[in-house]
Amino acid sequence: MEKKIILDEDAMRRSLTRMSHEIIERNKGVDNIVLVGIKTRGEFLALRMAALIKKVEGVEVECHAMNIQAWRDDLDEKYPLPEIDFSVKDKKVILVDDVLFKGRTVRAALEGILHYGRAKEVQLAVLVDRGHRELPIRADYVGKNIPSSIQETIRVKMKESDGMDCVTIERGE
Ligand SMILES: O=P(O)(O)OC[C@H]1O[C@H](OP(=O)(O)OP(=O)(O)O)[C@H](O)[C@@H]1O
Ligand SMILES: O=c1cc[nH]c(=O)[nH]1
Repeated sequence: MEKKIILDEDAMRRSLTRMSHEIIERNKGVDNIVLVGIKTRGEFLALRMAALIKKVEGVEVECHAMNIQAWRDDLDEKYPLPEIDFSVKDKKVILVDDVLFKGRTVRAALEGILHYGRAKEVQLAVLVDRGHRELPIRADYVGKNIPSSIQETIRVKMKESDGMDCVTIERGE
């Protein structure tokens, strides 16, 4: 198997720092913003961006995690609706995920977010955009664009779940 590191720990930190600054700049601050991380690694990325935003703006941004399995259109198994444990009514939601690929996960997250209230706006932040969309979905904030072939796999590892921070691209057996 061929494996290449695309982002190491330092590069990942720099990408997240830049994205956090872009969020602040585009929204002219972070008033009314709520970060919503798509489980599993989107949750950790959202928490890290909230910490980076706090360093710059000095305020705690609201940050939540969302399990989107119930709204996926590509699973045979039916998942129960998760507990709706926060509201996005009239908020600017920033959805956060690790990899944007076909766009099915984000579509499910957009369907799910409707259950959390009527957001004023939804933006999307992803650590990696690898292309190959099957739906008209694009990210507002991208850590790194990684042109990939459909046979390749992007693996995001994070200290919180995997003991280390890195993004790799793998090809073959
Ligand atoms: O744009 P898409 O084609 O939907 O792919 C992107 C999703 O795929 C991965 O999740 P995966 O379903 O592998 O689960 P994981 O988050 O538990 O790794 C990744 O974390 C994204 O959420
Ligand atoms: O390569 C891929 C495709 C979808 N999700 C990932 O995490 N990696």
